Amino acid sequence: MKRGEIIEVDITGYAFGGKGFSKIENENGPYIIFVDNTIPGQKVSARIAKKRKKHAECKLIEVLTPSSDEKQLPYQPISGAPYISLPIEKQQAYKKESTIDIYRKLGGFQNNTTLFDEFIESPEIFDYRNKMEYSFSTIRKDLETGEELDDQFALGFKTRGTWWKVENLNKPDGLFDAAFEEKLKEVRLYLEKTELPAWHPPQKKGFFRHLVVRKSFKSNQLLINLVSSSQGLKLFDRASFKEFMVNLFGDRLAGLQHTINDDVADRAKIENGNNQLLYGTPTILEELKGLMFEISMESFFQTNPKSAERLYTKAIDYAQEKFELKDEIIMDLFCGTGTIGQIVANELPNIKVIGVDIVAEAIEDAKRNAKRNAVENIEFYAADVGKFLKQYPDYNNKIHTIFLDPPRAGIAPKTLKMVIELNAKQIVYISCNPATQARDARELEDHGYVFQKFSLVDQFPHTSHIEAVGLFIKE
Ligand SMILES: C[S@@+](CC[C@H](N)C(=O)[O-])C[C@H]1O[C@@H](n2cnc3c(N)ncnc32)[C@H](O)[C@@H]1O
Repeated sequence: MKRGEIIEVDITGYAFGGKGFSKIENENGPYIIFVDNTIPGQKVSARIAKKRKKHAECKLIEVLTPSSDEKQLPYQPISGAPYISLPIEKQQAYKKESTIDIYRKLGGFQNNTTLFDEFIESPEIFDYRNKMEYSFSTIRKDLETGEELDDQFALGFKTRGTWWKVENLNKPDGLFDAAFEEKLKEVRLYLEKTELPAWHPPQKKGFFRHLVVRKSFKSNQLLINLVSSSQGLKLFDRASFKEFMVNLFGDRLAGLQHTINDDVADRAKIENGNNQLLYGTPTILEELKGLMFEISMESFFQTNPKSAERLYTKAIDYAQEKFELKDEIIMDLFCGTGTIGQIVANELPNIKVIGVDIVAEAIEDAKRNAKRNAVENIEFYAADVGKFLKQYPDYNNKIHTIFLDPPRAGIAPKTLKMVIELNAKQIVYISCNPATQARDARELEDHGYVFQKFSLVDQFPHTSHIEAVGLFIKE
């Protein structure tokens, strides 16, 4: 076996992070072949990406034979929902077992099954996402023949494992609003008629880059953002595009934006582009646990809001399990638009909450939302968490509870050290990556915090991702 070689594998087991595997024997003993996004019972073709002494990591190319557990669904298969054909109970069982195991493997918690509290299901299994990003490309994968065709106008998702090839989305994928996705084809046909080209990823030229959509479950409205380069901008008739979109989506369209971004990276972001509002408002309103949140296109907001309510309920229950919270200071670190902090501050008016996030726009949203919700016992700071804690050493020994919700990569070791130095009575650690949480949990244990328990929340059905919430109490 060599790196780059394409092999056929019968998947017999499932490991954390959506890694199906097969155990073989070679001249040196047992050898494990991992293939991402696969499940036991499948026969797949995969490309060897890394070859080590005792294992190889492969990228899935194609499922040659499905597992007998898989069921046909009326959705278009996309790379972002690799497990959609597997009944949800089976998905949950794989996630639960492999994630509990990761606390033993990466955190060294041998009593991981007694630490495990609860597996919380997503209230919605299909169409649960509130944000989706579709890509344009002149290189299209034909869904019938599998051929790669150039000089096309494709709008949909990238073919698994490629950054250049897009498959048209012709019908709903089961993750995002079905009524919107039924109409995506019409948007593509309209934009194709403008004769402006879709982006050509290898040549890094073209006009249309992405279409990003946010949905409010509260109002059922949509905020749509077209992202393009400036190449041929003068030829793009924005007024007609606006009229077309208003006619197509009617009252559901809350706002339409056009972002111009000449960044040639794979993803031209909305954040650092030039944004023009073509119609309606640049924000959308969502409700979480009785509070309203105005979200702009760029701010972080939980992608499965109905499940996020269950996550936040669990986190707040953990915070109140051992202690009665009153007249205390609580920190919401990595707070995003300040959702957890505001919900806590609203439920417990006698405490003071401090929220910190590095994204200035998210903190602006947080402040505006706190005002809208008439939550007064909360303060927000736009800063790096590590720098903030260095700047305000007076908080050491004064914090009762820290809600910690870092990004997927986890907390920088220096920042975690400063969090530990705060000497809070307890930490409720929320994570979208239990692997980094397990690592950080070990560090917390080594510094006097006892890992009491954790729950898993299925925020992302049909993917390998899972959210975790853990409780740590200072001895
Ligand atoms: C998983 S999100 C959590 C958001 C929020 N708690 C929620 O539930 O909506 C992680 C957040 O960490 C922020 N972030 C990333 N690095 C940071 C840093 N070094 N200091 C402060 N915030 C940071 C991001 O902007 C993002 O909003």
